[in-house]
This record gives sequence, structure tokens and C-alpha cells, in this order.
Amino acid sequence: MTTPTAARHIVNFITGNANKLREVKAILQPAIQVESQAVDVPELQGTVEEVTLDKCRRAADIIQGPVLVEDTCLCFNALNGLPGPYIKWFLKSIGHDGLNNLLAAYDDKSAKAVCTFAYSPGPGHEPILFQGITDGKIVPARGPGDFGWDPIFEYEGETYAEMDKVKKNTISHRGRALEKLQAWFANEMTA
Ligand SMILES: O=P(O)(O)OP(=O)(O)OP(=O)(O)OC[C@H]1O[C@@H](n2cnc3c(O)ncnc32)[C@H](O)[C@@H]1O
Ligand SMILES: [Mg+2]
Repeated sequence: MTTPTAARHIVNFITGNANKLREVKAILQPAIQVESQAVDVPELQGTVEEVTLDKCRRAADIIQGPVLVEDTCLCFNALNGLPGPYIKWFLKSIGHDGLNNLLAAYDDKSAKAVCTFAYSPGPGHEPILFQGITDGKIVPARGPGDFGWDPIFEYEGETYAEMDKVKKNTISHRGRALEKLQAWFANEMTA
């Protein structure tokens, strides 16, 4: 059965991360149809906004059309926001235990998961940003280890990895960012 709102908007989500794509589809479809190309776009160093804007401009140039990209940060409050946009490389190098150990010298284990989407209508256009933040804390790994740092990010007593996937999408950094994107697209459709 098709819904009246099906495929009114199509976005081309450029990501090399299959787990991100699964969550983005679960949240946006069917109101917004999600196509994807698995391109790992080179990432600049800088603030999350700078990283995401640059990633979006590069993706639009590569694809030569409208694109959606996303950059995810994990920011430890005791470390003034680090690893932040460099979390992928920290996770790869030192793993869940190493990330916990980074906070061993601090009582403050709080962290922010930050998700920043950028949408560009095409090359030469300035991208638009949509950001979502979820506050949590860093804990020794619990739950399935199939998506990044999910096992060490605890939100209200449960790690993301232990959480039901539908629940994660309603409270997560990604879900919150996509709420803003959905509102923007809804407004575009009525404009
Ligand atoms: O191609 P892109 O979209 O850039 O995908 P990526 O895997 O390179 O992703 P990032 O550059 O945004 O790096 C973010 C890191 O955080 C991980 N990550 C992103 N979202 C996550 C989530 O919701 N839960 C756990 N880990 C996550 C992801 O696997 C990376 O290691
Ligand atoms: Mg990346």
C-alpha cells in the first residue's frame, strides 16, 4: 500500500556507513525517500560544522547533484569536547576500553553524541545544517557491538547498543537532527 506522502521528496545520502544508512531510512521513510551512494568522502579537520559543510560541498561536487551527508561526533565533556569529529580514528585505534581509559583520570564521564546533517541542492550551493545532540555518559561496553561506540554510550541507564532500535532512533543524536530536517523539508513542500 502506498501512502499519500510517499516519495514526495528524495534525498541522496552519501555515506560509507551502512549502519547510518539503516537508521536514516528507518527514520525518514516513507515521507522522504532515501537513496544512497556509498562514497567515503574525505574529511577536513576542524569544528564539526566546518567538517560537515566541507564534506557536503565535496560530495555535491563528486555526485554533481543534490546530496545529504552527515558527520557524527562523540564529545567527552571532561576533555573539552574531544575526541569530537575524530572519534572514528580514536575508536579504530584504541577501541571501547581505550575510550573508557581516556576518562580514567576524571570523575566526569559525561559525553555528548552530536549528529550534524548537511543538505546541498547541488554544486555551488551553500549547504544547510541540521544538528541533534543527546547527552549521555561513557561506560564499559555493554550490548551488541555492531555499530561503532553504541556499547559505551549510556543514556538513562541503557547503552545505545542495549536499547531497542526504534527507541534509539527516537532519542538519538541522529533522530533529533532528522526531526529538524523533516520539519525543513515539510516547510519546503508547502512553500
Ligand atoms: O561515510 P561517513 O558518513 O562519514 O561514515 P563514517 O563511518 O566515516 O562516520 P563519521 O565520519 O561520521 O565518523 C563517526 C564515527 O562514529 C561512529 N558512529 C556514527 N554514528 C554512530 C552511532 O549512532 N552509534 C555508534 N557509533 C556511531 C561511526 O561508525 C564512526 O566510527
Ligand atoms: Mg566519515
